Amino acid sequence: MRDMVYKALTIAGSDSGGGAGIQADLKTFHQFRVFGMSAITAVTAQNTLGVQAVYPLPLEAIEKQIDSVAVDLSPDAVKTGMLFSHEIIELVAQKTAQYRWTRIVVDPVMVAKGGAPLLKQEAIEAFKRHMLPLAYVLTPNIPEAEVLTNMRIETFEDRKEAAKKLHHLGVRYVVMKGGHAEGSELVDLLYDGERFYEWKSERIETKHTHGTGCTFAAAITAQLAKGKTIYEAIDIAKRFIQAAVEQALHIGSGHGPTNHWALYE
Ligand SMILES: Nc1ncnc2c1ncn2[C@@H]1O[C@H](COP(=O)(O)OP(=O)(O)OP(=O)(O)O)[C@@H](O)[C@H]1O
Ligand SMILES: Cc1ncc(CO)c(N)n1
Repeated sequence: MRDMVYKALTIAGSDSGGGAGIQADLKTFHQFRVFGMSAITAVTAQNTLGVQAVYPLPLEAIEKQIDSVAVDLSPDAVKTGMLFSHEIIELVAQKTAQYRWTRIVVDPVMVAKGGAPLLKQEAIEAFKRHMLPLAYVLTPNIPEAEVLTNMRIETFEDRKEAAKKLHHLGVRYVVMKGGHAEGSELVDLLYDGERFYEWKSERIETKHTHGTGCTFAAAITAQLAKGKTIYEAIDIAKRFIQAAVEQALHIGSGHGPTNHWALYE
């Protein structure tokens, strides 16, 4: 008998440099033997040096991609990345309700590592209103959690308080990533509405971290598509991102991508 085929859809921006966005998501899905599908929200001209240009797609083009995938290929899990404008956010929220997607991982992408905006300032309120209540999993880094909660996050206790706030705003599972904190130990935190769980790892000293957030959230999405629990999904995603950063490819002359094939070479 054939093995079951699991399918995941990413709704995100294209990174021509291949390290983040749609490209990171599809490479990660594939690495976990999950069939990857995509709806592109915006095309970026991007490399390891930064984002040179952003071209959002017409709403109709985004809608048609989502409809084509949804009506025929029913994804087992969905991930969202760069959503860019309030119009795109409203469309994605409406489609999520229409197709009754429940296993949805929302990565609140706001700025690229070099500082280029990937979500317009005017779209933040729409993101909070529409995306947070839909999120089965939300994967903010610390600066994104600050914007979404309107609070400063300095201590570990602040991170916990922000996670609770995000849960109150409608998120089922809050995964607060620790990449932007100080210190040689890196802690990713999960809040499930009752308890906190921690995943600790050694911080790797490297500039090659382009796309870590996308890759980590895509690994969680792939595991959810396979029917894993959030706790199992984070276990695997954490091991995956650690290996991908540790064995980075050293390509390009700026912040290079992680190695999506590191774990299963
Ligand atoms: N230097 C590092 N060493 C080991 N793991 C890392 C490192 N940097 C990030 N990670 C891991 O990568 C994942 C993403 O974390 P981070 O907080 O950097 O996300 P991000 O800022 O959203 O990424 P991006 O820049 O792609 O948006 C987390 O699981 C984090 O622990
Ligand atoms: C298209 C795209 N999505 C997300 C990120 C965040 O890493 C990026 N740099 N580019």
